[in-house]
Amino acid sequence: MTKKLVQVAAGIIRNEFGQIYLTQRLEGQDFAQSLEFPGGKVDQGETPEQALKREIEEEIGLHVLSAVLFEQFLFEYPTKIIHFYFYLVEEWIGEPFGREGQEGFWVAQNELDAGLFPPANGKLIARLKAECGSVS
Ligand SMILES: Nc1nc2c([nH]c(=O)n2[C@@H]2O[C@H](COP(=O)(O)OP(=O)(O)OP(=O)(O)O)[C@@H](O)[C@H]2O)c(=O)[nH]1
Ligand SMILES: [Mg+2]
Repeated sequence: MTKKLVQVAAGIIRNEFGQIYLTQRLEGQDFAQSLEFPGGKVDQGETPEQALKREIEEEIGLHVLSAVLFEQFLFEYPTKIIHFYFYLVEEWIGEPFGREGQEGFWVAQNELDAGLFPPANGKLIARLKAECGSVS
């Protein structure tokens, strides 16, 4: 069976204190209770950046003013392959909150814990922590 390829765009929303806004995945979603960078699937006819802006608005109520592609990679899950586009977002309008009832909070970039995220996020978290000079 060929695995389906899904495109996902997500935001590394970072404030002036070097904290990143994370949300917790809801019951009923895959990887329920994992932490995640807010975002979601790229719709037909959308660019990843358009999808990022739409998803961020829908999920945490922020209007993204600028987004810079930070990393893109493929990750193979048991049933699908995901092409991830992670954007660094440092300019927006609004205050983030879990618009779909999910928890949301700010975490210092050097205190991110890869063990709390889905497996695909491991390398990205390592890179973000390395940027801060953390050892692990
Ligand atoms: N948003 C987001 N999704 C991630 C991350 N890491 C990761 O493996 N994923 C996976 O990417 C896939 C798509 O994300 P999603 O469930 O947010 O998609 P969505 O917002 O369009 O949700 P929907 O399909 O319920 O409308 C899921 O399989 C999710 O587990 C992450 O950091 N952020
Ligand atoms: Mg989502």
